[in-house]
Amino acid sequence: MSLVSEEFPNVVPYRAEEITIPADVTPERVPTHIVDYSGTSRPRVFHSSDSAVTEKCLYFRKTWCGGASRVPLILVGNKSDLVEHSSMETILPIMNQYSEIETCVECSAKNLKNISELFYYAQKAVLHPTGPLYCPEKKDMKPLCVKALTRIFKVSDLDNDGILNDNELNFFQRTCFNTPLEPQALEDVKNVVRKNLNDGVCDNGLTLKGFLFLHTLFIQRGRHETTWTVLRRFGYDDDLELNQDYLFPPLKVPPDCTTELNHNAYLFLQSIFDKHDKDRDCALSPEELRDLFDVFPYMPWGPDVNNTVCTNDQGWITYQGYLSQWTLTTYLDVQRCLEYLGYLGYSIIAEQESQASGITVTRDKKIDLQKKQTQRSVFRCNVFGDIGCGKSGFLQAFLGRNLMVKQKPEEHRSYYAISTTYVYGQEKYLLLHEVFPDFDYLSDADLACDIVCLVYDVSNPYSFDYCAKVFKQYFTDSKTPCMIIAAKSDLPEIKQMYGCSPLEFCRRHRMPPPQSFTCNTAAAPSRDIYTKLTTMAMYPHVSQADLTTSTFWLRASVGATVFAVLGFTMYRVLQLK
Ligand SMILES: Nc1nc2c(ncn2[C@@H]2O[C@H](COP(=O)(O)OP(=O)(O)OP(=O)(O)O)[C@@H](O)[C@H]2O)c(=O)[nH]1
Ligand SMILES: [Ca+2]
Ligand SMILES: [Ca+2]
Ligand SMILES: [Mg+2]
Ligand SMILES: [Mg+2]
Repeated sequence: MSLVSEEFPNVVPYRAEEITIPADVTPERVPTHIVDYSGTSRPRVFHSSDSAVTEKCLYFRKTWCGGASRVPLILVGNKSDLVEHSSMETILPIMNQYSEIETCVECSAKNLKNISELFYYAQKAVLHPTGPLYCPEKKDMKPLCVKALTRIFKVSDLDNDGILNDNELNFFQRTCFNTPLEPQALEDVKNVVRKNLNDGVCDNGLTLKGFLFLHTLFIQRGRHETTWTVLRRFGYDDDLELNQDYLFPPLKVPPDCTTELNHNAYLFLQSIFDKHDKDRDCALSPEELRDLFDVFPYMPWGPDVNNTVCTNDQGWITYQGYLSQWTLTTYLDVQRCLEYLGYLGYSIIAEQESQASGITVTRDKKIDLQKKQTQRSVFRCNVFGDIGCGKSGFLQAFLGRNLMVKQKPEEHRSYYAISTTYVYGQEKYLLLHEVFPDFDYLSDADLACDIVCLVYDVSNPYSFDYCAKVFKQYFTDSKTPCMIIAAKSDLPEIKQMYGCSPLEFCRRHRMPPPQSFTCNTAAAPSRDIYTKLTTMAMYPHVSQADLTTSTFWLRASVGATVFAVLGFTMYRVLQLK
């Protein structure tokens, strides 16, 4: 009542009415609801001369906080006008004992001492609790807080030299507090750190140790809202976990649409690669890779990734391979991609609203088909074939690996391979997926793709039968173009035990003729086939048409401007044997 009337009421009701302080009169700009409790039922506010405070605290904790709840408490010593000495000395040990007690304050309702302060502390205790950040007994930050701030440091260390230089500090300051730091303020901060720590400042920049020290200092001086502002800006919630809203911003992906990274996201990922490729060999050594994912709560890429994307001679993921893997994740599991970009701090560093702004949701495939054009840059090819016909070899060959290089199949095998091809000078991603040969296991995802590869083994007379069966069961009337691969063409060809020859089969079903392929080569296997597949995936209407007549190319109604380039090149790409 003293707070609202700003004077001491001589007569007080048994229990005051509930009061709401509007947001605009509070320093933290939050409306605050105050509820009075009657002292006859439970003690709430202690007389500062009360010696049994500890006991009441315990009682309090049990009845009010249920022991486990994280509702912060403020210990208030009222009627300070009646005593001459402060009771703080007796109170502080109690405060240290109970981490729920955020603040102790002495006040007097009679002379209004600390009354508005008290409610300000109450607001602060809710908005910026010290509990999760700091351990008063150890006089140090809690491990989760150190972990979060370490991640923030790493994300903000744009060149990954372990030091926040002036540029990086300014960027950090702008991102968190919307204002740049005055040059003098910047120097002052560094000087404070220098004075207290000998390795807090290095090369005129802040080290991780210095950064952590600074936050400890903020908290110790009651400025923990500064640390909270930083933590919240980087996506942390009150439990110092990354917020689900931060990690998974809403993104709508209608059916028949796919997800790709846009230019901005690729630029960001490129900068992340650059800052971790310390020896500049355009590949990530296991150590560099670990460092890159240090800001993740877990290692997202297993050893199978090395069999999914291009690697260098040492088996390390190359720049190309790194971008390919990101492309794959975005295509197959966009939620995961959003999560990963969140760990890397995409929205903060690239100054975007959320990770979702790094994603392009392509238009419905049916519209592409209708308009006979596509803006997409990732195409999916599902590879079917009987057991042992050479599917894995076909996938690995796309990564430049011949039979000799191909990794031991059982070890960290991958059913995906992704890399780039060039179609009319444009770089496109082709995603190959090896489908498990058992018919009973075919899911919708096994069937949904932009192009189908049916692989048979020229040296195995029973292998074509499987291709014919899959085709007839699933793809005869489908709009998805199909291509037959005659694998292991280095081996002597044996006549297939099937009603007609593979060539005849293709002719009957208006498919391009079987494409010979081998990965049993001395050098890297030929890439032609992958370019053809990508081209067919991009222009499905073309491959559906009758490819045997040359006039087809004139009839194919591709956009007039594209046509000049297209007509000739595409003909060559899809050239019949
Ligand atoms: N000569 C020759 N052998 C090949 C070629 N491609 C694959 N092979 C061999 O054929 C066998 C099966 O190859 P994979 O690529 O594992 O066949 P797959 O279709 O993936 O087999 P599953 O996954 O078990 O269904 C292996 O022993 C390979 O070494 C090739 O182009 N030429
Ligand atoms: Ca740096
Ligand atoms: Ca490297
Ligand atoms: Mg009362
Ligand atoms: Mg295989």
